[in-house]
Amino acid sequence: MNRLPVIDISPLYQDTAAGWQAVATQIDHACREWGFFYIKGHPISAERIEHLLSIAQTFFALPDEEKLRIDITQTRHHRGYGAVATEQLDPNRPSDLKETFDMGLHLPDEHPHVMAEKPLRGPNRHPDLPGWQLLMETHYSDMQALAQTLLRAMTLALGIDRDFFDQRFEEPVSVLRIIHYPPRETASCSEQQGAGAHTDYGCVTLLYQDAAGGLQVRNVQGEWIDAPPIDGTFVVNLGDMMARWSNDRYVSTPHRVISPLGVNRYSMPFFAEPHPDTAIECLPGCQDVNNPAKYPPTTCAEFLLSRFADTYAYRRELEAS
Ligand SMILES: O=C(O)CCC(=O)C(=O)O
Ligand SMILES: [Fe+2]
Repeated sequence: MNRLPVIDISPLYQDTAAGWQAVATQIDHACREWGFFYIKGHPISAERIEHLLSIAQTFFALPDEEKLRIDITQTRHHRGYGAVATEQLDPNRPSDLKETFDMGLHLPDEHPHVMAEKPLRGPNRHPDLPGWQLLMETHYSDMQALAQTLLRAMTLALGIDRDFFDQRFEEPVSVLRIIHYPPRETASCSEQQGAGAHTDYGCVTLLYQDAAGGLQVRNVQGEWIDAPPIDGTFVVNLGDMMARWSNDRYVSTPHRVISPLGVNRYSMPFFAEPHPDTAIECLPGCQDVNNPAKYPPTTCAEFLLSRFADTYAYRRELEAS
């Protein structure tokens, strides 16, 4: 059990019942065994990825004072630039050696949710780079659509209504993130990690990683195995909300990133999360008398905010203020 499955999802774009069922069965198996798999045959083009990578390199190469004009720690709704060491994913390790850009669904200041200061709602904060905003906003919607196609396939496996997730993912709090991992100083500096061991908080994460490598996933024996880059794929993994929703039928698996040596690494996770008011409680088909619900019900926003406070010192201060 040391290689993550690679699933060809192109049948989901051909729309035959047999094709959907075949993909759903493979996804179900991967979600139970691993909580991690690769997808190929998705509609995001290689040109799009190239364009994103090149503009990301331009952005992260800007002077700090330029990037800090959209400092994420100066927002309540978690948008913009996070400098190195803003995050500490593993509380037993030093802060992560990475810098980030985060965006979500853009809601203008006049939107009722923003006026009411609903958590995680607000406008995006983009850097002032030609072409950036249109590219990122387009990519955000395309990744949201891809995530919802995968979730629709999961409904077949979970035995719930086909539109169960679609209804709950209207005005989602999904996050598109771009990450730059600078190289670590020496080969022996093993304490320092790009991203400390963690599970993701949300429902499903779709990750593009460049060719540098360094992503590792913990298998059921507790060993760290490499999840190497595979051209043309996304790595898909489940987060804690999906584990709760499915009563642990689907697993939210720990993973980490070893800082690259001698090269920079860029990755782009898309964290698909539902509408903030969505109830996260055991799905109907995932409990019975022998297997009662393990987790108390919560909401998407309540759950995400509590996990953010674990990861970010600045969010703990925000919640306390
Ligand atoms: O950069 C990566 O490969 C993984 C990042 C990650 O796990 C995360 O941001 O949650
Ligand atoms: Fe992660």
